[in-house]
Amino acid sequence: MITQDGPLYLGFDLSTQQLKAIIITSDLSVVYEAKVDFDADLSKYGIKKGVFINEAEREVYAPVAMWLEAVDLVLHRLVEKGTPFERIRGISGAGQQHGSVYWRSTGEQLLGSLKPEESLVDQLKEAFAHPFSPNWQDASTQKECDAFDAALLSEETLAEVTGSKAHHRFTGPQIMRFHKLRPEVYRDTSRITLVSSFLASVFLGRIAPFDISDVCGMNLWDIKAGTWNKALLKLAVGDDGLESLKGKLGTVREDGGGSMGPISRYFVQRYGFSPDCGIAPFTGDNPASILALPLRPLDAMVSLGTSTTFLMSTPAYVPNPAYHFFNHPTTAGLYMFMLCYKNGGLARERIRDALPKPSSSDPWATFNTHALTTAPLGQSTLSSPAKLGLFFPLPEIVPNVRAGTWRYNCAPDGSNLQETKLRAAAQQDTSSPWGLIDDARAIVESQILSLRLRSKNLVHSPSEGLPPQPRRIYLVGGGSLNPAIARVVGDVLGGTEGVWRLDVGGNACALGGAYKAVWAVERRDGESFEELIGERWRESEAVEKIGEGYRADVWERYGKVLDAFEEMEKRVLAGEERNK
Ligand SMILES: Nc1ncnc2c1ncn2[C@@H]1O[C@H](COP(=O)(O)OP(=O)(O)O)[C@@H](O)[C@H]1O
Ligand SMILES: O=C(CO)[C@@H](O)[C@H](O)COP(=O)(O)O
Repeated sequence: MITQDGPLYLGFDLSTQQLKAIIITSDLSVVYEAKVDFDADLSKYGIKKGVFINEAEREVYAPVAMWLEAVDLVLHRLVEKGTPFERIRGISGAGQQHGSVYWRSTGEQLLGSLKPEESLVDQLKEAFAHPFSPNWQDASTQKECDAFDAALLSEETLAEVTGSKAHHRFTGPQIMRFHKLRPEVYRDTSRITLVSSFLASVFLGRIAPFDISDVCGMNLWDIKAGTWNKALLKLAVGDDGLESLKGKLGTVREDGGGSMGPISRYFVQRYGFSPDCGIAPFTGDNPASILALPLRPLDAMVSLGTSTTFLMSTPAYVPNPAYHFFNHPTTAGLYMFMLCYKNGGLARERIRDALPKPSSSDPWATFNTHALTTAPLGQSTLSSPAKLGLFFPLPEIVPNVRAGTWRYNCAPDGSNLQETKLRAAAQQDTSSPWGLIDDARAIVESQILSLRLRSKNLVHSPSEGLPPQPRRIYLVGGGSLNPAIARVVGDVLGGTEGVWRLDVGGNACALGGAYKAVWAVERRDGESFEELIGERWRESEAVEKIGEGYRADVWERYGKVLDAFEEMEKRVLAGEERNK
């Protein structure tokens, strides 16, 4: 039931394909939601799945004007739902990570003098030095990444300092390429924002500082020192010099809560927001996801969307080139651990579509039957060979390899790893142990084995006598609706308290943004996000247990082939042209 009074909080998620908005009460009940789907609602921009792709250069980018139009449209949709904007006391939100927006000096002036009778997109036409923002799927910056890794002598050192080795999509290498290709446009740029601080700026009516967590997705911020890394800033813009880039980047706000200032008058006059509504720092979409529930250390979140991400909150800072560390978005002294894969839902769909069409209306029925009836690792008996595969229809980030499919097998103890091929149904090729139906379980196992391999040093034993593993595993995103995937996640990754699904599924980032706004405004002196949200969160309404999680026998079987899985990746990597 929608309450008639009391404060409300608004959370946004500006992701690749959509802008979502969610409004909640102080006690965390969701009362209004609206979204704009870029392909469905704003196809006039000519984008597909929210972006433009220039295959020749491996560039992926989105029009900034489309995002501005989406802001007015999503608010208009909330108006149509009767949203009482005057009750909203705080706004926060999430943006897809790494993307950068290039503002002209006129941009800030225009932001501060918007007329309520005209749209954002019409009034901010002259605000940007560049009309596009690079998207996280962009892979055009291999040369720049090599320079970033070399600048601090190794990818290990870069990961130690910035939380990650160099990645194509990270903002530092992107700025370096931008500066090289468009030096005039760089000089015409007065400020650079991330997508999160871009959206916050629009609501604030002036350029917002970077958020303490999202800034870690740039390969420019020294996490331990809490400052920009000068050598990396200099590398990114060469002759234009350190000070030029420092000025364009501006400051980083250490406090993830509080208010950066009141909402811009544009929104007060156009939509009826209260002039006292505060704008809290916005963060990246992955940091916002871990705020969608009071995630404890040792709990893990797996987002099964277009991409797959694996997230944990941890007090330990143990960076490594194989993964990412970010500052926690709300809590000093905590960090967010992240793995991010390009091949998630799409790769699973490819395998699904190669199988016979199911007779039921559930497109996943055949896939799920095979994933559940195939034995772990495709072993017909405990002594038969284990099947291990890599299924990457897109070039992958983890590991950094070209598109391709590779199938291997090894002995149950992980020894004797050998490449194998798919047995063609038509040919009676009995030399290969792999059939097409083995792929259904194998692809999910492969995706989750990669998570287990890379998170193994971050987990410890949840209680005496149990091996190191996560306590609870929370699934979010489209794939979390699939019971077969949930089962395999538990089999491979464990989870002593089981596998759970977050009821808001695809809205986790926007919800995390809304929770952040509640905490930002209502926190008592020194009260942490975990304390405030932990007290108000009602587990039974928010999450559902969908799988058993840890079962010792099957979990150990996967443990025995973990080294072989790693070796398979190494062999595939060694075959990459650049590594020969
Ligand atoms: N029942 C299901 N089983 C497995 N995958 C599913 C199911 N329903 C949706 N998906 C997958 O979810 C993905 C989209 O998830 P979503 O979280 O909406 O993506 P995004 O990251 O774009 O926000 C698609 O790749 C789709 O294949
Ligand atoms: O690049 C990363 C994380 O490093 C991605 O997780 C993006 O942040 C995803 O954005 P959406 O697909 O949700 O828009």
